[in-house]
Amino acid sequence: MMCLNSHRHNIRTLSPHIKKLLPVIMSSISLKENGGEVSVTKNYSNGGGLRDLYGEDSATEDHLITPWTFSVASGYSLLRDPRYNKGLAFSEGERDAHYLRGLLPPVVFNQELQEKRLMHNLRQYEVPLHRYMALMDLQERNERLFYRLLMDNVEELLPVVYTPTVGEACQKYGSIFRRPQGLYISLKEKGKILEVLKNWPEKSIQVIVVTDGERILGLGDLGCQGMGIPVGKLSLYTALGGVRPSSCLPITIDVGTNNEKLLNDEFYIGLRQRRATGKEYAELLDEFMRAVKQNYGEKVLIQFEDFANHNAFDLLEKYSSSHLVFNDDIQGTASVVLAGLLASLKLVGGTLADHTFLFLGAGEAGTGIAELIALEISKQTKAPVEETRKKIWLVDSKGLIVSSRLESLQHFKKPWAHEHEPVKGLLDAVKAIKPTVLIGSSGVGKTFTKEVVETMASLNEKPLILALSNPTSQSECTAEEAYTWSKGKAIFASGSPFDPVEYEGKLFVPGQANNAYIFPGFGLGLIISGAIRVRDEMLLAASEALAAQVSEENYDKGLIYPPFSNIRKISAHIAAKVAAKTYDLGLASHLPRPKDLVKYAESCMYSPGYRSYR
Ligand SMILES: O=C([O-])CC(=O)C(=O)O
Ligand SMILES: [Mg+2]
Repeated sequence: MMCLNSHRHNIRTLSPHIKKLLPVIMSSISLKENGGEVSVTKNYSNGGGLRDLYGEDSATEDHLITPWTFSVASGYSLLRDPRYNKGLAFSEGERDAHYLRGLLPPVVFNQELQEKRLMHNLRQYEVPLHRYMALMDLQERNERLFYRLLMDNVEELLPVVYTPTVGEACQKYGSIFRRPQGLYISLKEKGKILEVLKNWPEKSIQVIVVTDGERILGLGDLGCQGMGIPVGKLSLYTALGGVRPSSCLPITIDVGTNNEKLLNDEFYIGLRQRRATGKEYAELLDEFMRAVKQNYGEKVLIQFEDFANHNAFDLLEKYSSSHLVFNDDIQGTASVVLAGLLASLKLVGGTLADHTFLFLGAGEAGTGIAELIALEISKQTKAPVEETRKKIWLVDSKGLIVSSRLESLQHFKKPWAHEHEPVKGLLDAVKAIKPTVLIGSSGVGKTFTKEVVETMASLNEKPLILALSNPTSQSECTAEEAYTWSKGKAIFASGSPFDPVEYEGKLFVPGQANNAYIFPGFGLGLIISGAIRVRDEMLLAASEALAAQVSEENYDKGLIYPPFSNIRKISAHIAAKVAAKTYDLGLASHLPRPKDLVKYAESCMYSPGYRSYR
């Protein structure tokens, strides 16, 4: 008779048992007694200390709650529920037990045959965007089959659900819009963000990927249509990192857009206004961050994605001491590039400290990578990071970042302003700095010109050239250009995928230096250890774990990243190293620490095979 969650109770009607327990229950609630009436006014834990997540137990008549109900799906609604729908794979027994007779044609397919059929259909589409739409439809129709396809065909489908096609999808998101995916939080929801979170059908969330759409890949401000990015990133969390789909939440924060084309596009799905900035922006973000922690607790991972520089650094700094936050463009990209650099030493020789690095682009990716390289060198050589930064040079739109520019530089560029005379363009910077490693991270395509690549090749036996900007249209150069202009000397990797290139009878296989190698395993490591904060040491651990996964066979092909086809295993190793570091730093809350973290990570991973229904 423990029904304290009804609205009001007359204290005289409580059983003696409950009366005895009252002091215990009262320690977490406060009661008002008036004339023998007791009303529950605050949150308390119902029997056994379960959290009253959405305040249902503690609500009074004046408190509003969300009337969530749960039921067993069957019949027609089961076929319409993407989490449980199996399409033609429902067995005869399930068709009887779940009122499906007649709702499906007589044939029964297994998942393998469904996969074969769908892959065949997908390959008929020549336009990548059509493949994207077909895959999104599948995700909305039959979730397990979607993940089965993605996992079994990762190298073929990654360019569809992810860069480059997801970029085009975001540009056209309004036109191709079918069913909404993820949560939209706009300025209209100011003051009500907690309520919006409670509209999401899942209460247990482990990872949120959030964007405000201001810098989608290298495509710029796509406003509310940036939603394709959190949706795509989270599908990789599941496919590549094994995080359960129901615990992933994509969110787009819509504060307007400064993209004129979208503002004038009749199919644009976002707020038709220019971006809110300053206090208005900061307040909305702050309300969001508070609401997330209040609703999902301390251990929900919030991944910032594709925010513009001017907000990305500030948000990361502001919330990294109070929330479990990770910026994929700053930290994820840094970790994946550092992994490639560590691996490349096998091919180019020397230690990291022996190299000289030049970046084109001093935003999130550029400065994030630069800092992680400096930290790793400092870790290896014990030299202070202020010293190790000196081997790293950055070029932005105004030329080489040098000390004479210090005053006018944005704060995140200041550590890179070394003593040097001013240098205008990239080519002159390459000639002046003589880098062994050239990294493009400016979001602007075609900037590694023939002269730039030729100069790198004249300076180095094996120049390392990374063209990181996404999607393919924004790549600093193509794989073919890197190999032909360097006469086959370059070791090349890019943010978006390129096909292998044949040059003078030899096959060159470019790597894909994309944060997709890191964030799924990194996030899994945080989740399985119950991490409450992210630290740079965890990023270094992830880089080292990824670099260790490059095999001799990969090196023989000139690769500095392992193929994506092994990504689940790679993610398990990254997760294990990240979790281990989290435990070492005392930031893990899941105790005791599992003995074999790789095995444990693997055992936690979502598998997309169908389950049988009783
Ligand atoms: O999404 C990607 O492919 C990598 C990334 O984070 C970006 O370019 O912003
Ligand atoms: Mg990004």
